[in-house]
Amino acid sequence: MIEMQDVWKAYPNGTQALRGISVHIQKGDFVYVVGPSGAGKSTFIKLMYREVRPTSGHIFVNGFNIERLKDRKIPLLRRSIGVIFQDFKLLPKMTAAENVAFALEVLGLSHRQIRRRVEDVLEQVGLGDKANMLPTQLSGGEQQRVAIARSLANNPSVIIADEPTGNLDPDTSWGIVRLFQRINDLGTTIVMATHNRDIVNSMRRRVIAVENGTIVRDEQRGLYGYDE
Ligand SMILES: Nc1ncnc2c1ncn2[C@@H]1O[C@H](COP(=O)(O)OP(=O)(O)OP(=O)(O)O)[C@@H](O)[C@H]1O
Repeated sequence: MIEMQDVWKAYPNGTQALRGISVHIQKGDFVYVVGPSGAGKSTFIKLMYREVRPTSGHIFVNGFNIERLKDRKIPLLRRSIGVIFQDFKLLPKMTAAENVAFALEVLGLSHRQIRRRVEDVLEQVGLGDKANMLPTQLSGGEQQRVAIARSLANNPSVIIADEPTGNLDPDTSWGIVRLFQRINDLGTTIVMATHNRDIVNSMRRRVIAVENGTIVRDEQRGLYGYDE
């Protein structure tokens, strides 16, 4: 599903962000990526959806060979992945339903099919009654749920989330994590970079710890493991 073999990444300014990452993430895994600020977590995650390209090494995601992938094939890769950000990245002038529908419009579905899919995924994230709200009319947690609904719309096999609870209070963060857990229970792989110690320590899922551009720990029922 996600395979990295000896992946290195140096940014153009010379910063060596990753130094020899090898990892295998299977279908249905739930993985927390932890580590100090600047360790390379975001870079690790961005490689998976070809937001950044590796300097060397091999990466395979959902059957796509990331180094060889032609630019025109990137949308195909990204349709098989849902990506969630700390700042939600919703389109501000569109309602919740329109934000979700927008992700589906490139697929050539009928209006009716789009409407049904939008209703389904908004229902799935508990926002069936807020479909016509603009992002500014929603709480942070609700906005993140819209982003998750949008990511679910294409029925991705993996959801990659970079610090998805970073802007949310603890209770709301737990709501988002429980939602990820339900999505994972249905078979979708989840990869989530986080600084949230309580969540990682309570959930006891796979933990990949990154420090100074390398994986220093990879445990099936791991703990957060840092004092900050
Ligand atoms: N576009 C870029 N150009 C140059 N250096 C970068 C770029 N993006 C990240 N870096 C550097 O690469 C290293 C790893 O950054 P990265 O964002 O992957 O870390 P992180 O573990 O996600 O950190 P945080 O927890 O603070 O988000 C850092 O030294 C950072 O300054």
